[in-house]
Amino acid sequence: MTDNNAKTLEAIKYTRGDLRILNQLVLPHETIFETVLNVQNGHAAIKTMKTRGAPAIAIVAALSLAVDAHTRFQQGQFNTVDEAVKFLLESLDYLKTSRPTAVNLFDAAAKLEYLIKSTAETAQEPANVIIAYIEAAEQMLIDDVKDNKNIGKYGADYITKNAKNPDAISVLTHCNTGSLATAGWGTALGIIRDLHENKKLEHAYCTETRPYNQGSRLTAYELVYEQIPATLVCDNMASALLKQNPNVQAIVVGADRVAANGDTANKIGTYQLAITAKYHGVLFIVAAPSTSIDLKTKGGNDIPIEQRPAEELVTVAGVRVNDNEPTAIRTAAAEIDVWNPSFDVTPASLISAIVTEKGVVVKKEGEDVFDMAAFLK
Ligand SMILES: CSC[C@@H](O)[C@@H](O)C(=O)COP(=O)(O)O
Repeated sequence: MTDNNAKTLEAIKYTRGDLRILNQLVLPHETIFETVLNVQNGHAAIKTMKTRGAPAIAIVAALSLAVDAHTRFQQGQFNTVDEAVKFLLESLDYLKTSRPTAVNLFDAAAKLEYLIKSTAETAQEPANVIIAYIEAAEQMLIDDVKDNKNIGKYGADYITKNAKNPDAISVLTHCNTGSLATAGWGTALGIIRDLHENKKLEHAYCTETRPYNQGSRLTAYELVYEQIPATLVCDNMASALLKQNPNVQAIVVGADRVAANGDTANKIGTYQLAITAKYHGVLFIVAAPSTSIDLKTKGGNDIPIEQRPAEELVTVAGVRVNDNEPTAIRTAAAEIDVWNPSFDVTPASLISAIVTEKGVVVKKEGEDVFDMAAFLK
């Protein structure tokens, strides 16, 4: 089931009845896979960010229910179709409470709920509903890698065609949008991989991405693993980098939710990168699967923004010694108040293009917003 052709890091290992996730809290120091036995484990892995990244959150949620349902089915726990349906729907409701911003989780849950209800209408026995659910969740894992490869191609092509100097393309990225945030390959990082594979990439820059350091811990790790020429910068170096290095011709980021008008929620710090891209005349590209587009959300003000615990901002994680849990090291003054939104919203007006597996969306001449509904038709 796991796509071995991806040839990139794998954060989700799955075969029917067996789900293991890479614990991203201990990367880059240790590679530890943890078994997810049920929806409680899946919910906890997402909430504590052992698994993170919009597509990976949705897939791990769906698969945690797949392994849970598989075990219960093997144990003969479902006597009727209604019992199976009740368990699946209640579990999806519970998983939806794990993290609020990335819409992929809600999109996946809505599709799975529809499948459960429609299968139940003609189901003769619980097995019909359980198997249909498991197969649909497994398909999400397969589809994600395929979609990411297409995002990579479309995005690399767009950058190459729109860069002022296509012979020296360097890009800056934020947060982690690679194999660790998806089923494999990645979205914004997938574009960087594609440029690199096709010898179009001069250099990749990644931000540290405070406070959780997805950039320095995870993206830097992926770039080194893939042997892509890359440099790490602090978040507050981005404008200086664009000023000093004209070869940085695009900033590519992922998305947690794209509203109907193209306003995009992504990792905190994305908005300030879009402002500096505009100022320096650099392309600002959002890369995401179409499951990140939420037509029910009209604009960015309607996107729920997750607040993370203050602890993540005032401490850095230590490393494990002798199998003891890492001790957090406090870096901020005691008792200081903390604001820690996990995401911000970049207005559509600052975005050059939104790249999905279905193609590239741009604004109409003279318009400040995208028509995501027309694109999805
Ligand atoms: C392909 S991942 C896209 C986004 O989910 C990513 O940029 C991001 O913001 C991740 O946030 P995280 O808080 O690490 O889950």
